[in-house]
Amino acid sequence: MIEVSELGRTFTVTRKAGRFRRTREQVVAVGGVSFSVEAGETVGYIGPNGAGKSTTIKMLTGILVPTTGRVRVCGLDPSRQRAELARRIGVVFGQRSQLWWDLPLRESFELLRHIFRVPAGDHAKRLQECTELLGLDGFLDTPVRQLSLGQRMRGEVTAALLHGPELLVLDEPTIGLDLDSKERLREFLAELNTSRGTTLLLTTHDLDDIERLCRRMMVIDHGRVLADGPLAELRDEVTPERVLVVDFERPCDELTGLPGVQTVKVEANGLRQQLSFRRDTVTAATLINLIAQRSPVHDVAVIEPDIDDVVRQLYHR
Ligand SMILES: Nc1ncnc2c1ncn2[C@@H]1O[C@H](COP(=O)(O)OP(=O)(O)OP(=O)(O)O)[C@@H](O)[C@H]1O
Repeated sequence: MIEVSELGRTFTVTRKAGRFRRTREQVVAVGGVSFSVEAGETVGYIGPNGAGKSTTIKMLTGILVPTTGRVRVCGLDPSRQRAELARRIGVVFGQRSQLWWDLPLRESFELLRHIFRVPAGDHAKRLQECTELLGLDGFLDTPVRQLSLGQRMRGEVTAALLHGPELLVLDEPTIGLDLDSKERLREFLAELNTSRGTTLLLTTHDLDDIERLCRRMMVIDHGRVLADGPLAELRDEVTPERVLVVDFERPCDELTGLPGVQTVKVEANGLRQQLSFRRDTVTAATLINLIAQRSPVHDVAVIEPDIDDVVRQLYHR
């Protein structure tokens, strides 16, 4: 679906250097990234501010021409075959609208139908589906400028899907949305991937988007890929420690002498104990068995490291 090899983009910027002097500088926004995305994948493309995410997305969608490297999306060269590609993919920019500001949402959709030459039946079916799943009913006839951010984003996603794209690229789709709107959008996108098989590639600073939606996470910084893989694997790789919370049936002494285990906290006379262990040396199941032999266990929970911590470590390695 996406093939990127040594893709790079440099910008020339002019800076003031004194009262009358200006210097020209080269900014490497993307410094030669390589990756591929298969049909049906859900990929989160993340990185700190200025890492080169939007520039990559713009090259993938044909808005920017790469300075170096090669990119193919749906087998097409995005910047050379932009119109053809637009019929195969959907793009949503959280910070930019593709809708007509003064037109009611429904009329924006109708215009897009003509632009993409979508058969009326297909259009009606897809619009009906989005209206139901995204709850557009109450504001389909409202001009876009009068919509709330959450309503407009639902409109943007619908607009990107009306021509039935194989790939949906989203740049910060949940930015500025309240928790309910974020959740609704995530649920919709997850369903879109499962039921229609639409491939999803998204950039986001909200790591809950990644946890909820993406089976694969790519981390970039300074235009380089720092990490690429399933979230669970990256989590194990950078933070193999886990915390096991054990609730006993009756107070018990602090657990000692368990292999590779350290006590984090003992509460309520030992009724609840928190232990840290390394997943790569002992499994939670083995540990629970060993503990249960010492004193009857009422309940257990394994606390996974927070995704924010995982990503922070990935940024700094
Ligand atoms: N049109 C441009 N002209 C000059 N420099 C640019 C241009 N667009 C981006 N850059 C620079 O390229 C680098 C990468 O920018 P980009 O917008 O791709 O980052 P990003 O990862 O999307 O950041 P953010 O999370 O802040 O949106 C930054 O240093 C930015 O200043």
